[in-house]
Amino acid sequence: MNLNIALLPGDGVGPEVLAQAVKCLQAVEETFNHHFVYKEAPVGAIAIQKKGNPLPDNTLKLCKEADAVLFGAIGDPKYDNDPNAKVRPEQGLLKLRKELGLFANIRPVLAHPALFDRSPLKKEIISGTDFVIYRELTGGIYFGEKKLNEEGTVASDLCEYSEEEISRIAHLAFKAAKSRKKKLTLVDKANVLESSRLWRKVVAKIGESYPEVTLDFLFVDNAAMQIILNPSQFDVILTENMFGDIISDEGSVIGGSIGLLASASVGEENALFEPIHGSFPQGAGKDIANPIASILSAAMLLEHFNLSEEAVAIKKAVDKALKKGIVTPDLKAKSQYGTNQVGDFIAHNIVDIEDDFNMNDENIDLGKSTII
Ligand SMILES: NC(=O)c1ccc[n+]([C@@H]2O[C@H](COP(=O)([O-])OP(=O)(O)OC[C@H]3O[C@@H](n4cnc5c(N)ncnc54)[C@H](O)[C@@H]3O)[C@@H](O)[C@H]2O)c1
Ligand SMILES: CC(C)[C@H](C(=O)O)[C@@H](O)C(=O)O
Ligand SMILES: [Mg+2]
Repeated sequence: MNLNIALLPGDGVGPEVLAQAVKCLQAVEETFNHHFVYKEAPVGAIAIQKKGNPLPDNTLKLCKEADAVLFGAIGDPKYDNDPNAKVRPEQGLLKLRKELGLFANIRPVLAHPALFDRSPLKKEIISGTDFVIYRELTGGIYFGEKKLNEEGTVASDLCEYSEEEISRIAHLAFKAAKSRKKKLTLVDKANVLESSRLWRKVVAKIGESYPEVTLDFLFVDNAAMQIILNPSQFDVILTENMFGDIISDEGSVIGGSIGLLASASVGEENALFEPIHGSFPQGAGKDIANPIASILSAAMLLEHFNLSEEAVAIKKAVDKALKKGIVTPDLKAKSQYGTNQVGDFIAHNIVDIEDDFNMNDENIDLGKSTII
C-alpha cells in the first residue's frame, strides 16, 4: 500500500518518540513491502518560534493532503507558566483537530502482565483491564466561547454540545462495543450539567439500535474512582472532551506509565495518531522518554488502513520488549535502555519476526483491535 504520512514532531520529547514510531513504520514497509512517504512540518511551540503561529498554514495544508498524520507532542513551560501569553502551542493542536474534523479520539487502556508490578495498583485489581475510551474531541468546553472581562477578574468557558456532535461519536462507540465485550458506559455529570443530560438522552436513544450492547451511565466523579478500584468492569467508555482528557491520564496509571498509551483521532475524512502524553519537557533531550505510546499510535494508524497483520507485527514486537524488559526508566528504575534503543529493538523485531521468541497471535498481551 502507498501512504502519505504527515509527521508533526512538535516539542519536548515529541520528536524523540515520533522518530521511533517512524523507525517501526519503516520496518513495516520493509517487511510487508509497502511504500510510505513521510513529510514533516512544525507545530506547537517550535512553530511559534519559527513562524509565529502554532499551526502554520503549510502545516495544516500538509495534514489535509496526507492520508494520515502522526503527531508527537506539543507544549512548553514558557507558555504554561504565562497566563497572559497571547499565543499558545496547544492552540495548534486544538485547531488541527477542529480543521481536520477529528471528532472521535480513541484511547485504549490495558494492563500488560509483564508490567503488573509497575502499577501502584494491586495486580488483582488491574489484571484483565482492557477498555477503550471514546473521547469527543472537537466540541464541549474546549471549543465553547471564552470570555474574560475587561478588569481581568471574571472568566468563563462555555460547554456546549449539539445532538449531532453527540450522535456521531456515539455510533462509533456502540459499534466498537458491539465488536468487543458489548458494554458501553457513558461517563457524564448529568446530575448537574444540562449538556450531560443531552448526552444521556441522545445516547440512550441511539442505544435502542444496538440491543446487543449493554448501556450504563456513570457520573464522572464515580467513574474516576471506579477506574482505579475496578477497571476490568469497563469495555467502552464514551465521554465528552474534558472528562475524556482527565480519565485517560488516570487510566494510564493502570498500565504503569502514561508513556504506553496511544490514541487515534478520527473524523469523516482525516485521521491523526498520537500518544496521549504531552511534551514531557523535563525529559526532552535525555533519551529517557518511553516511545511505546508513539509506536502503538503508529500501529493504530496501520489498523485504520486495515493493515491488521502489520499492526500485529508492531504489537508483537512491543510485547516482546515489555516481556524482555527492554524498556525506558519509567517502566524499570535504572533501566539501561533509552528511547532510541527501545525503538531500535522494537523496529528490529518487526523485521525479524520469525525468531527465537515463541509468540503467536493468541498470546500477545496488547488487547483487542480498537479501530473499526
Ligand atoms: N497531545 C499533546 O501534545 C499534549 C498532551 C498533554 C500535555 N501536553 C502539553 O505538554 C506539556 C507538559 O504537560 P504535563 O507535564 O502536564 O504532561 P506530560 O504528559 O508531558 O508529562 C506528565 C508526566 O508524565 C510522564 N511522561 C509523559 N510522557 C512520558 C513518556 N513518553 N515517557 C515517560 N514518562 C512520560 C512524566 O513523568 C511527566 O512528568 C504542557 O505544555 C501540556 O500542555 C501536550
Ligand atoms: C495539550 C492538550 C490540548 C491536550 C488535550 O487536552 O486534549 C492533551 O492533554 C491531550 O490529552 O491530548
Ligand atoms: Mg491530556
